[in-house]
Amino acid sequence: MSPAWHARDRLTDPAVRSASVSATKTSLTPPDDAVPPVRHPDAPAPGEPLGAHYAQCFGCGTEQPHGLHLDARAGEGVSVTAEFTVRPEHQGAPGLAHGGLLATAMDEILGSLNWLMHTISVTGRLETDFLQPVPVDSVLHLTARATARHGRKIYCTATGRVGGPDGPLAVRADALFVEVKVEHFVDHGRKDEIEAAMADPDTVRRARAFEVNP
Ligand SMILES: CCCCCCCCCCCCCC(=O)SCCNC(=O)CCNC(=O)[C@H](O)C(C)(C)COP(=O)(O)OP(=O)(O)OC[C@H]1O[C@@H](n2cnc3c(N)ncnc32)[C@H](O)[C@@H]1OP(=O)(O)O
Repeated sequence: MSPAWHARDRLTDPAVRSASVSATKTSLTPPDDAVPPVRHPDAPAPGEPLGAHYAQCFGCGTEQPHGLHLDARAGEGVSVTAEFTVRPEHQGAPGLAHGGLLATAMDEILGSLNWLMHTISVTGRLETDFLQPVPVDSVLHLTARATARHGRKIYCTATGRVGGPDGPLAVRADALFVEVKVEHFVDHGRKDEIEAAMADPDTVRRARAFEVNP
């Protein structure tokens, strides 16, 4: 299979197209009047670590013993990067990473784009292509960038390359994130965790600051 193969090519084949997906436009295609995403003036400088958005987050939380511990850094424009080492506890098949786990890593790196735009958003749709198996002990080099905004919708894309930033493409993802208010978490979250998060002034300050656009 050609390394250049990806979902867009597959969509031209009606035999493998899902019923709800159009060959030319999907809900992950920005509408014509979408606008470019804007890097917030207070976004961390390229190379700066973003830090965890929540200490118990499965993707980035420093206090989450079962988590991926992704430590994303700001990139150029509206982009972020991170490295993720596949550990034995991430296996699906013997010696190979579980696909859902890889999709989680993609979700997390895409979610980190919030910090570049100072926007709070959650994943509405995530489409992941698994292009080659990823062995345990591999280091996946993750990159995500926002491509467009339309109202509350943020369109973004991510890649995971094995062995180095220019290594073979193993995973790619397109996603639609939807902007929400802090109340989204307060309204839907579990009381104990919400109260603990709200007691952390840093979390609340950051979350509130993100609700004010430049
Ligand atoms: C204090 C603590 C702070 C912590 C900070 C944490 C930061 C973040 C953490 C990040 C962690 C990592 C990341 C994670 O893991 S985030 C966790 C995983 N994601 C979620 O839990 C989200 C669950 N879903 C929802 O809450 C709602 O459905 C949302 C909020 C997404 C939308 O419901 P809402 O009622 O608000 O809005 P709407 O329905 O009017 O939709 C608005 C627009 O969006 C379009 N649309 C929606 N869905 C889809 C879809 N599937 N495909 C295509 N399009 C979709 C829709 O057509 C409409 O378009 P338009 O009509 O405007 O054109």
